[in-house]
Amino acid sequence: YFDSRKTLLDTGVGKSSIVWRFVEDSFDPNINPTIGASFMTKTVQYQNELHKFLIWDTAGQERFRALAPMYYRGSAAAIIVYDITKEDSFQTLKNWVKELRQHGPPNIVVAIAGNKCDLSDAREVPEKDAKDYADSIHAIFVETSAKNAININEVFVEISDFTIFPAFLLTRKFEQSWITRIKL
Ligand SMILES: Nc1nc2c(ncn2[C@@H]2O[C@H](COP(=O)(O)OP(=O)(O)OP(=O)(O)O)[C@@H](O)[C@H]2O)c(=O)[nH]1
Repeated sequence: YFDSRKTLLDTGVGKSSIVWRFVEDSFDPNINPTIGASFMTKTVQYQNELHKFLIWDTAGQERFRALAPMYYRGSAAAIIVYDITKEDSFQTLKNWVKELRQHGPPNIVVAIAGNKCDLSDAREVPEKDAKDYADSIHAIFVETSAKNAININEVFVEISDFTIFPAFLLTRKFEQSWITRIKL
């Protein structure tokens, strides 16, 4: 039921750049498209806890779409990224939300990131439309810029706010989660 020309997580919307900004605090304008998926971790202090994020950065290209369930299965949260300068990428995002609702873990936390907000002159997706949509599906919503480091850490903090599960689950069920939480 996906538009066959589109990817679930559109290519080029800035997924890898968001992860790279979060993990390494840097930005590469010439970053390559992701092949398959890449995995990164980052541990951050959250209140009196350490949160270790295990992040699968999935490829947006159509040919890798079938791999996606391997990565979201067992995940505590998913960040679905669109490009505020590309209306198409916002429509694709809605397909992703449907897919996650139907096939993802029942309690997965969904965050929507409208990336490239530094390019507001070329904006095609009004912030209010995206926010209203996110509210309607009870998702976290932020506009981000991996380039200018806007709201990147905030997305992950908000995910921490929403993902609360006991530490004992950590090494068992959530071994492959995007996010795990460790008590200090
Ligand atoms: N202006 C601007 N450009 C960005 C931003 N984030 C990413 N880009 C650029 O957009 C292009 C695609 O970025 P990627 O991070 O590779 O996008 P992706 O969604 O991971 O792409 P795939 O791996 O192919 O799915 C690159 O040229 C980035 O430099 C941003 O916040 N602002």
